[in-house]
Amino acid sequence: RQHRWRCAEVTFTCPEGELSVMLLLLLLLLLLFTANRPKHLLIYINPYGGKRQGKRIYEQKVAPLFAAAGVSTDVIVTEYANHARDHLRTEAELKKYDGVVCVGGDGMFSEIIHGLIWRTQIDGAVDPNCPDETLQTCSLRIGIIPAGSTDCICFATVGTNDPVTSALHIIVGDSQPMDVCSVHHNNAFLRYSVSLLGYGFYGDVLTDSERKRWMGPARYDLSGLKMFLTHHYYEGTVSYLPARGIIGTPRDAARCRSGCVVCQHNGKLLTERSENDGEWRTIRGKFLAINAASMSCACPRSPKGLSPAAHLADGTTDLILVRKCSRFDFLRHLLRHTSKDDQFDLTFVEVHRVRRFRFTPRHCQSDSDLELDLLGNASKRQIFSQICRDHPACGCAPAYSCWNCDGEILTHTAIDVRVHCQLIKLFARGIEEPAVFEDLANPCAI
Ligand SMILES: CCCCCCCCCCCCC/C=C/[C@@H](O)[C@H](COP(=O)(O)O)NC(=O)CCCCCCCCCCCCCCC
Ligand SMILES: Nc1ncnc2c1ncn2[C@@H]1O[C@H](COP(=O)(O)OP(=O)(O)O)[C@@H](O)[C@H]1O
Ligand SMILES: [Ca+2]
Repeated sequence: RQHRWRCAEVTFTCPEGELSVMLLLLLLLLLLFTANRPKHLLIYINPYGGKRQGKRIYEQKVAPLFAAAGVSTDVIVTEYANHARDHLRTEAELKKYDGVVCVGGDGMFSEIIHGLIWRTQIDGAVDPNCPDETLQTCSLRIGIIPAGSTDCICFATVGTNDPVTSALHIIVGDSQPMDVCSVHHNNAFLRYSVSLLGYGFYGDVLTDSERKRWMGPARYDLSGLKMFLTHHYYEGTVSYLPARGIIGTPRDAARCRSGCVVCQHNGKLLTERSENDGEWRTIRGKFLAINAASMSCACPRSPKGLSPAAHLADGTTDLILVRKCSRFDFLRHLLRHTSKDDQFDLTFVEVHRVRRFRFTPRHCQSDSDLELDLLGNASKRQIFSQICRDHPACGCAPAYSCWNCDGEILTHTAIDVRVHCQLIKLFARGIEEPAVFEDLANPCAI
């Protein structure tokens, strides 16, 4: 039910001893040679993620399943932030393993991909600082045991946040490719993102919530309410390269599901064609939020997610622009994330499926703009917003927000984002259609 998996024992009886031995051998051979099951895993546990239950969840719910399935493990409980990332980058003997597993939230998953992707590029002599390089795909699959606050990457790839379900997907050796966005600033690498890149509302929610980490997952609701009431907007320029020739749009009724044909088709297409095909488009404006969702970003707070029709592995990201509007209208938009109504069907919201995009905030738009400022031609508003950034007590709106990159704060505001199609693989199979479950639950149907 609801995508949750459980262990069950099945006992076969066989009247002939010899036949039973042959059946057993056949089963063992099938498991060994046809299923791509991991035998040796490297596991990182964040003991401080979510409700600080990572270690307990792993020991009580996951370790017994790995032991029963004959999967051997090397377990590292992290001692500081970026411990897992740095260990993967330099020390870990990756050849020994069939996969890497993280126990924690989206932040912990982010550490793992940063370690693995970086290591793969360095080993393959690819320069990660160059935004135009074609990155090498990572061969090790990644598993997520959810023990964080939002756990949207687990939810959007498995359909539920349940440690036992995730452990079983790892054991049976499922494989789900996934897109990764690289984020650069002036030809310097900043971060990778797989779920949400959000400027404005989600950036501000994250900054505010980090000060309330002691509250656990509820910090996001409180900071969400606070930033909703604060209602800041930000000026800037977004330019993007629309995804051309692919199938699927952000307004489709169809969803990315297990064995998704859209991901298969677009993945094949993008490996054959130059991604720079097409013309850049530019939009200037005042925005409450600029969000790029590379996957639906479904999570328990919003089961359909930020961009319900986004795909896990189609080589694109959905760029959602929410322009300045009234608080009431913004609330209508937010509330639609929790209902069947279309959150994009509002005059102040637009959504584009893109391969690449750039953002420049208003105050660092170009050198000529700056020169104008210095010459004293800048409007009073510009001068005041400059002053007020340094004097938050006056309560006027700040000029800059920050980017929320899979739940980590980015220090740069001007960024260049590019989607790398199917760069990593997860121990998951995407969300399965409910009809499949009903059939399997009913032996007569089979
Ligand atoms: C009024 C209700 C509105 C509900 C709107 C919900 C939209 C939720 C979309 C969530 C997208 C989440 C994308 C995932 C981000 C994560 O990578 C990332 C890190 O996760 P981790 O902590 O596990 O490491 N998580 C986050 O950045 C958290 C984002 C959470 C945003 C919550 C926003 C709540 C908004 C509440 C507004 C309340 C208005 C009420 C007015 C009466
Ligand atoms: N041992 C540790 N001590 C402190 N911070 C850690 C540790 N291990 C990982 N982190 C950091 O904790 C942050 C939150 O981790 P995450 O697992 O995503 O939990 P949550 O979902 O609650 O945010 C991440 O930025 C990660 O880098
Ligand atoms: Ca995608």
